[in-house]
Amino acid sequence: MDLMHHSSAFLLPSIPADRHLPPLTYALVVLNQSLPRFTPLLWKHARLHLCADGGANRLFDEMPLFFSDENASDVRRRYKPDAIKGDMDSVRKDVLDFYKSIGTKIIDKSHDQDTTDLHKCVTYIRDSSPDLDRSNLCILVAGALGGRFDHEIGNLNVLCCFSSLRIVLLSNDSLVYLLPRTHRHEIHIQTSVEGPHCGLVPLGMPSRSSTTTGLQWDLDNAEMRFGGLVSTSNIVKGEKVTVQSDSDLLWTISIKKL
Ligand SMILES: Nc1ncnc2c1ncn2[C@@H]1O[C@H](COP(=O)(O)OP(=O)(O)OP(=O)(O)O)[C@@H](O)[C@H]1O
Ligand SMILES: Cc1ncc(C[n+]2csc(CCO)c2C)c(N)n1
Repeated sequence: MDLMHHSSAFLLPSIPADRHLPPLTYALVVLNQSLPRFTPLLWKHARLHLCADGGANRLFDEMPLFFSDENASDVRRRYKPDAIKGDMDSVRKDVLDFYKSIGTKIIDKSHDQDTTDLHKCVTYIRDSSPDLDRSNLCILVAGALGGRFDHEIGNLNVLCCFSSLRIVLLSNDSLVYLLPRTHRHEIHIQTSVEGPHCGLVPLGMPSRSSTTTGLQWDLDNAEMRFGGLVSTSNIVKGEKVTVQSDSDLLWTISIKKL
C-alpha cells in the first residue's frame, strides 16, 4: 500500500521544498463565509483562485479590510479571482459587474440545483488541471467550517465526492481533510501554526480497524463508528502522525491563534 504525505505548509509564509516529494500546486476556493485571517497567505500560494457564488461578495467586501491603509479598489484589483462559479443566487450584481469588468470568468450554473457551489468549483478546478498534474493538486477551501450546519455537511460531502483529490477545508479555527483508505498516511505537523488538538472520524461507514502513531490516544487496530468510538479531543504529541485504516477517515487539527 502506497504512502501519502500530508502537510499544512500552505499556512507558512513560504513553503519549504522537500527533497523527497514533488511540490504541490494549490488552488483556492473562497466560500460565502467570513474570510479566515490567513486568506491573503492562501491566495499567495495558489495558482488558481475561484469564488463559489456568494464567496465573491466576501472577497469584494472583506479583502480590503486586511489592507486598511490601501485603496479598496486597488486591493480588489490585486485579488482578482480567475472565475466565479455557482448558481448565482447569492453574488451581488455590483460585485459581479466589478469582477467581470476586470476580466474574471463568470460561470453561471443556475440550471444545476443538485450540486453545491463548492462542488461546482471543484469540478472546474479538476477539469482545468491536466491528468498528470492532478496527483500534485491541492484545493484549499476558505470558510468551509462553522456557520450553517447543512452547508458544512455539504462541504464534507464534497470531500467524499472527490476522494481522489486533495481538498482541505479551512476556517479560522480548524482544518479538515480526507485520508483515503487506499493509502497509508504520514501527516507532518507544522507545530508553529497547527495543533495540538486533533480528531480522526470515520466518514460514510464505520471503520473496523484503524491504527495510528504520534497521538496521545493512539488507535491500535481499533473500531470506530458513530454510536461507538470516534476519536475527538485527541492531541498530537510531536511532528509526525501516521494513520492506516480500512475505511476513509476525516483528519482534523486545530489552527493556532498566534
Ligand atoms: N455558513 C456556511 N458554512 C459553511 N459553508 C458555507 C456557508 N455558507 C456558504 N457556504 C459555502 O459557500 C458556497 C457558496 O455559498 P452561497 O451562499 O453562495 O450558496 P447558496 O447556494 O446560495 O446557498 P443557499 O441557497 O443554500 O443559502 C456554498 O456552496 C457552501 O459551500
Ligand atoms: C434531495 C435534494 N435535497 C436538496 C436539494 C437542494 N439543493 C442541493 S444543492 C443545491 C444548490 C445550492 O447552490 C440545492 C438547491 C436537492 N436538489 N435535492
